[in-house]
Amino acid sequence: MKIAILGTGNLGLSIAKGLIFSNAHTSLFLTKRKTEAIREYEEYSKVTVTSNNLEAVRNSDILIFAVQPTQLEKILEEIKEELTEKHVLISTVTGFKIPRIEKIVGEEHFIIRSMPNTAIAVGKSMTCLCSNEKGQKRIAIAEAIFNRLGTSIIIPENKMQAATVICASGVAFWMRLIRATSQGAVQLGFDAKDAQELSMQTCLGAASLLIESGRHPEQEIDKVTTPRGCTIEGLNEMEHNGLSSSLIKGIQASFKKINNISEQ
Ligand SMILES: NC(=O)C1=CN([C@@H]2O[C@H](COP(=O)(O)OP(=O)(O)OC[C@H]3O[C@@H](n4cnc5c(N)ncnc54)[C@H](O)[C@@H]3O)[C@@H](O)[C@H]2O)C=CC1
Ligand SMILES: O=C(O)[C@@H]1CCC=N1
Repeated sequence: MKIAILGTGNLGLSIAKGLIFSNAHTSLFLTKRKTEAIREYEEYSKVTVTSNNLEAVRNSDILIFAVQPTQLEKILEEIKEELTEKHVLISTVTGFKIPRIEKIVGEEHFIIRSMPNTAIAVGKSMTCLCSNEKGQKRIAIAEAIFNRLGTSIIIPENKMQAATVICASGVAFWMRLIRATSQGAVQLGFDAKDAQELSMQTCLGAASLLIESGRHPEQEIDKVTTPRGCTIEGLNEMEHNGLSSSLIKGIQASFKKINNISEQ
């Protein structure tokens, strides 16, 4: 596979790291307007760093666009004459809908939207995918790429905004929960390093229990909550202070904002 990442910033670099460190054995073009910050990645085999998007497109089959929403139109205009039937276009750009992409490059291309998260850098991204009609024939390629870098599911395009909130912004939400529980652990006497270790590993263990058993969170909670014990005491205090409610309200606020952004 020959992959180009057009716009190697935060997310683009995370995808690149995921591909490089999972030994995907793919040729990889990384583009960025000023390449100094990513020049070091040329040390890896089959990686080319360039500011020339056209060169990247000509030498690749899979084009992953990871620029800011305001930059996508310009880059699509720049490269559209170079597109051939070998190309599969994968856009990670938030809120930039497929019909808008088709309007610039034409409906005849394989167009896929992908919403990964930054955990792609460590091969643990939850990635949501959708495509135009033509792209359905190539979505398996996108699944293969993103399953290598975590887990992927195919969803209808009208759920992409919601997926962005839950999965992409979701990384930030979960980080705050980990930070908060670490702060609690420090207050109970652990030093900061141990506190974070306890919190991270407990979080990983809780998610793994659900992933591996397929059970509902409440079934696992029931196993931990001894009657009149300390867990239910803590949980109820958290809920009296609005734990679940504040998370749900935060998700709703985030969703409202993303819908406003994409209308602009
Ligand atoms: N950060 C995240 O967790 C996620 C971000 N996204 C979306 O991915 C996109 C990228 O986000 P970030 O990586 O955070 O942005 P960023 O600003 O860090 O990266 C964009 C990169 O594209 C480069 N660029 C801009 N115009 C270019 C051009 N014409 N040719 C080549 N390179 C060009 C910029 O120099 C920059 O390095 C955004 O649309 C964002 O909404 C999607 C999922 C998760
Ligand atoms: O915060 C944002 O708007 C973007 C979309 C998801 C992650 N970052």
